[in-house]
Amino acid sequence: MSFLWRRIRLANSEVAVAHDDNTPPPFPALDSAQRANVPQIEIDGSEEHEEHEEQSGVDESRVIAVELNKTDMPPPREPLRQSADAPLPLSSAPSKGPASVVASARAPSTSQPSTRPFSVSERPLPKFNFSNVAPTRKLAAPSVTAPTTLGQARRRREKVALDPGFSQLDWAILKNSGKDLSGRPNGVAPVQITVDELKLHSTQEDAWTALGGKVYNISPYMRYHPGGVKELMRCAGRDGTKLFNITHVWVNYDRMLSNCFVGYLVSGRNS
Ligand code: HEM
Repeated sequence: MSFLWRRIRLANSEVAVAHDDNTPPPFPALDSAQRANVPQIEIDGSEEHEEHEEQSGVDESRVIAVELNKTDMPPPREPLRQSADAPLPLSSAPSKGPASVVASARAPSTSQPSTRPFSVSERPLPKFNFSNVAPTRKLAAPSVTAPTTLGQARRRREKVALDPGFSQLDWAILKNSGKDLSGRPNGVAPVQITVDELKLHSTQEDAWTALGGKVYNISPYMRYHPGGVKELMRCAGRDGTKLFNITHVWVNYDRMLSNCFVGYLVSGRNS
């Protein structure tokens, strides 16, 4: 099998990636609830919901409510209660005169053996007989969860640490400022972009990608991307729809990148 390779340039390095490499990143897991269930869920367009979505970039209406199965956990233990008729042990000191004698709640006598049953704290511990102990059996440790897919086996999730000032909220603030982040010269209307033209924009400082037929300048978003620059760069200079969708179809890219919209992808090639 032969691969077509292309090089993508990150800020301080250059990496080779297979041309149509759409292998999903290690997270979210292939069998995660997000990936498994999202396509069947309807989007509702209520105002309240949209405002929230604007902040997080995550389409909340697509989030699945997970019902906790109450039978999974045993009920909490009954708290230990002192028997109602057993007198409360007020003090273990012997009484020393009339002042310490209380009619309703007498301190138990320390000289007379008590007839009431032991309270939990007073009950003598059973003598432990080591000879009765069954020979120790080696318990098999539960196996560490084996990777279930090839993708999981190959790569483990690595959480990307975003720089301060590059959270999703910071991106929402920048986007809502109304600033044009497309990189198009001022006043130039969205243009038609061919696949060849798209290929020319594959560096971190000048990265375009096509999602659902629309081309976006993703360079301004690079450092805000929760999956990191490297993952995002995998769709630079090409149609990233497939990779995007297998990674996080629930993310509303059109809303998030509206200020980065450059034009429409057309199928023709430059002559
Ligand atoms: C160009 C458009 C893209 C946008 C607007 C975008 C946006 C986002 C957003 C909002 C999240 C957080 C989602 C959540 O927590 O549910 C996210 C996470 C992620 N994205 Fe993207 N993404 C894009 C492209 C890509 C591509 C091409 C990849 C590469 C395969 C990728 C890989 C990831 C990964 C691995 C995470 C999970 C990060 C984590 O929580 O550890 N993204 N992205």
